Amino acid sequence: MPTPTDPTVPAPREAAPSSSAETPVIEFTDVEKRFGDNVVLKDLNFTVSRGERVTLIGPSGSGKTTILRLVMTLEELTGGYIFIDGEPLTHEERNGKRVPVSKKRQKALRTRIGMVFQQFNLFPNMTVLENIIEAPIHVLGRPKKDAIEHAHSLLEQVGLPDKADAHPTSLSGGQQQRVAIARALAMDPEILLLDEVTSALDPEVVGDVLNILREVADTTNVTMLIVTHEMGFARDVSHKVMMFDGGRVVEEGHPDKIFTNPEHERTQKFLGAVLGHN
Ligand SMILES: Nc1ncnc2c1ncn2[C@@H]1O[C@H](COP(=O)(O)OP(=O)(O)OP(=O)(O)O)[C@@H](O)[C@H]1O
Repeated sequence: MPTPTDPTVPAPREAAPSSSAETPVIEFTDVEKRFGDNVVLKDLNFTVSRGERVTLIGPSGSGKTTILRLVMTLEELTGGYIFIDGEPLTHEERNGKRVPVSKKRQKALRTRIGMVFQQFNLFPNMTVLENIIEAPIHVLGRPKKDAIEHAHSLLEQVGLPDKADAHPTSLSGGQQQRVAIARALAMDPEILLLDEVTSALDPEVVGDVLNILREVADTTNVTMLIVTHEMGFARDVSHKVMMFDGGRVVEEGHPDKIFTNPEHERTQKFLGAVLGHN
C-alpha cells in the first residue's frame, strides 16, 4: 500500500472551502434504490458541500454508478429523497406523503448538473461544435453566438481547438472524451458527475484526460462526484473519499487517511486488491 510520500500518489488538495452551516449542494436522505427485488442502495445518507470533490470507491456492483445516475435523474428513485441546493430533485414530502416533484422543477435543477460518461455518449450525427452548443442553446436559451464562442474556448481548454467541425466517429476515444468534458462544461454546471471517464480509454491517453479534469478542479469551484478506478487521481483531486459496500457507506474520510490508513476491514481489503494490481 502506498505511503503519503509515495511519488506515484500525489498529495490531496486542501479542504473544500465550505462551512457546515451552508446548505449542502447534494443531499441524500434515506435513499433506497431497487431494481426489481435487487436492493442496490438502502437507507443511504450523505451530503456534499459546495465546491467539494467526493470520490466514491467500492467493489463492482456496490452501487457507485447508480448513485451518479440518480443525481442525473437517469434512474428512478424508489425510496427517500435527493436534494440539490436544498430543493427536492425527484420527490418531496407533502402532508406526510412522499410525492413526485413537477417535471418543470426537476428540469430546472437538472440544468445545474453535468455528467461525463464512460462511453462518451456524444451525438454521432452532430459535429463536435454542435454537440457542445446544443444544450446551452436549447436548454439554457443562450444566444447562438455566445454558445459558439464559449465552445471554441472550451475546445481550446481540452486541447482540441481544430476539431470543431469533426464528427465524433472520426475522433479517438481520448479525443471523444475530451469533447464530452467540454460539452458538460459548456452548461457551466454547479455539479459535475464523472462516471469512470477513463475506463474505456487506451492507457496512454488516460493521463491527458485526467490532467484536463485536474485543471478543472484547480481552476473552478464546481462540486464533483467522482467514480473512478484511478486511485492516484482520486487522491489528487478529492476532498473526501467514500467507501461503499452492500449499498451503504462503510467508511469515509480524507483521501490521505482512506488511502494510507483505512480503518474498515472492507476498505483495507478493497484497496489492497486495487492498489496491489496498480
Ligand atoms: N438498469 C439496471 N437494471 C437492473 N439492475 C441494474 C441496473 N443498473 C444497475 N443494476 C444493478 O445495480 C447494482 C449496482 O450497479 P452499479 O453499476 O451502480 O455498481 P458499481 O458500483 O458502479 O459497479 P462497477 O464498479 O462494476 O461499475 C448491480 O447489481 C447492477 O447489476
